[in-house]
Amino acid sequence: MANSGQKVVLITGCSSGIGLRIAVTLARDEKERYYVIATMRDLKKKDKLLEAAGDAYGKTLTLLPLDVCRHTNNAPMLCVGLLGPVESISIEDMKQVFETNFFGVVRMIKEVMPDMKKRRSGHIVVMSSVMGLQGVVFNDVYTASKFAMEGFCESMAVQLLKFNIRLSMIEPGPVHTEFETKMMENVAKMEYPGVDADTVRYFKDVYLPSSIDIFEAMGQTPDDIAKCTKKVIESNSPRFRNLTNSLYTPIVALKYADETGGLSVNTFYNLLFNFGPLMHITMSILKCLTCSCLRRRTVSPN
Ligand SMILES: NC(=O)C1=CN([C@@H]2O[C@H](COP(=O)(O)OP(=O)(O)OC[C@H]3O[C@@H](n4cnc5c(N)ncnc54)[C@H](OP(=O)(O)O)[C@@H]3O)[C@@H](O)[C@H]2O)C=CC1
Ligand SMILES: CC1=C(/C=C/C(C)=C/C=C/C(C)=C/C=O)C(C)(C)CCC1
Repeated sequence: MANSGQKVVLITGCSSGIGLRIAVTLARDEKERYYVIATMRDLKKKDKLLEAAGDAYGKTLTLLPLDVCRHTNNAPMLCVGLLGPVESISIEDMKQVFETNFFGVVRMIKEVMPDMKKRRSGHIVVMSSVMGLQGVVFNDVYTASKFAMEGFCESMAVQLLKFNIRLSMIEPGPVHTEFETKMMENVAKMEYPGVDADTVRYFKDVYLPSSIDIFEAMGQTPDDIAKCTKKVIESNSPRFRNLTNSLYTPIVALKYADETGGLSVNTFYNLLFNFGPLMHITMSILKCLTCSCLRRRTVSPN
């Protein structure tokens, strides 16, 4: 049980990736300021979390089953991501992504909100994405699910503030987790029924190699996202939007720099179709420039 000085933190999706790392980071806080209720839809997957949590389990971390889709049957679930030409994705699969990414968040907020309103306190932290702020080609449906969630949360934040409840969005770019692995596995198995040859080529030969380069050059670790999330939780005046990767700031800024949308559409078009083949080199240079060993040598004043 939590003691009176501890903040109780309920986290969903703790079987892997970002959710797991946030649960462990908070549960292993040196001052033991958090009591973490780590949830996952299938407790059989608890081993990775328990191994990482070590002796925090049973002390500052407890486990509970929680499926944000409240499945009543054993229907196989998609991963939270969905990639590929829309012509080859069924409406059913698209609805599943919305079921998890949008309605999953809505359900959780509806569950916790009444009690927080009564207490006039609480902080809801939602894992969004840069794709909740900026559309990315061939990620149309995943992006739409995150946009829907951003719109919902942006609207809710105003009402919640009146009850002294904070709402914060974490907006990571690419992060190396099972999300990436599952997407690539899905892509490897993908067939392209009803998709014309040009689109398949743009997806497989232009988008995918660029995307892999971007993951390699810009990818963060779940630990980076957990540290950023902890900072947001610990802030006295938590920000609504929290980009975790400053390399993405210019990409997201494009749409605000030109309200007609032309600047972002044309920039992404050029980046992908005109400079796509150069992406590998550009990303390698970017990686070098942001690598801490080079920064130490070039930026350090001494
Ligand atoms: N990785 C990335 O590049 C980025 C990820 N994000 C976001 O971060 C969040 C976590 O993803 P990430 O850690 O990367 O990916 P992972 O695939 O590693 O983790 C996803 C987690 O969500 C759980 N999950 C899936 N469906 C449900 C459900 N119905 N109810 C409860 N839990 C469920 C999975 O559980 P199970 O093991 O049972 O499948 C798993 O624990 C997602 O919202 C994603 O959109 C945002 C930006 C970038
Ligand atoms: C290919 C390509 C891009 C790809 C971005 C990617 C691959 C982002 C991945 C983000 C993830 C995985 C978010 C998860 O929520 C850019 C930079 C838009 C520029 C245009 C070309």
